[in-house]
Amino acid sequence: MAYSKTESYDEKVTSGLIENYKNAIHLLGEDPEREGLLKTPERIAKAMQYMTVGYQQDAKAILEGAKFTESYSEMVIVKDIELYSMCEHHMLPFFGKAHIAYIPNGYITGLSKLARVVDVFSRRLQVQERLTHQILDAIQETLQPEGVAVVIEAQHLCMMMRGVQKQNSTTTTSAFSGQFQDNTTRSEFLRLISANLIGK
Ligand SMILES: Nc1nc2c(ncn2[C@@H]2O[C@H](COP(=O)(O)OP(=O)(O)OP(=O)(O)O)[C@@H](O)[C@H]2O)c(=O)[nH]1
Ligand SMILES: [Zn+2]
Repeated sequence: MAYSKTESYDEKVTSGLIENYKNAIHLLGEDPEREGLLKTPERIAKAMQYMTVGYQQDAKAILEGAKFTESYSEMVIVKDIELYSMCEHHMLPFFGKAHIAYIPNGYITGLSKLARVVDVFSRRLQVQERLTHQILDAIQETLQPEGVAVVIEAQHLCMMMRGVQKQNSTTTTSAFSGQFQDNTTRSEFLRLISANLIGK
């Protein structure tokens, strides 16, 4: 299910969330009945369902849906895939970029599907490490390529807006399978994702 503004939300979930967010707004010292806040619990209820829609999506089915037989056997890299997720500790956003590569072994997948897989796992309550591994596992298990590499660079609002309050730290996580466990292949991938090939 891909939520858009016109799509319906689960009524039972939405009404339960509305009650809870009304209460939360009250507990935080605000008046949930004042004009500006009247529709806020409903907006949050919908936003939260959108940002966790990944629980209802199947990454492997997405990859299988555009799996093509192809003999190309060099590295395929899709880099700079933006992502927005929520840390499971504070339910505050973390956001950044994912870089994905795989070396086909008889099958390729639609390029957009790699970005969709990032979204499926990002739109859940996450830690960056698990997100990185889930993306890798879905690609590895579906395409059974010679190897997969995933690197995520992200900033965590729970470290910026609160807590330790560090504004410029970036967290990098990575996961490698198959041929990417070999130093030469891994270095080529890391070199290519750092390169500025089309002048961006
Ligand atoms: N490993 C990992 N940690 C994360 C991620 N997102 C948030 N965290 C951390 O989760 C930890 C939770 O630590 P706790 O001590 O239970 O929570 P806290 O008291 O709010 O911690 P502070 O953020 O240090 O104030 C914090 O260190 C966060 O920085 C993530 O994706 N991966
Ligand atoms: Zn957090």
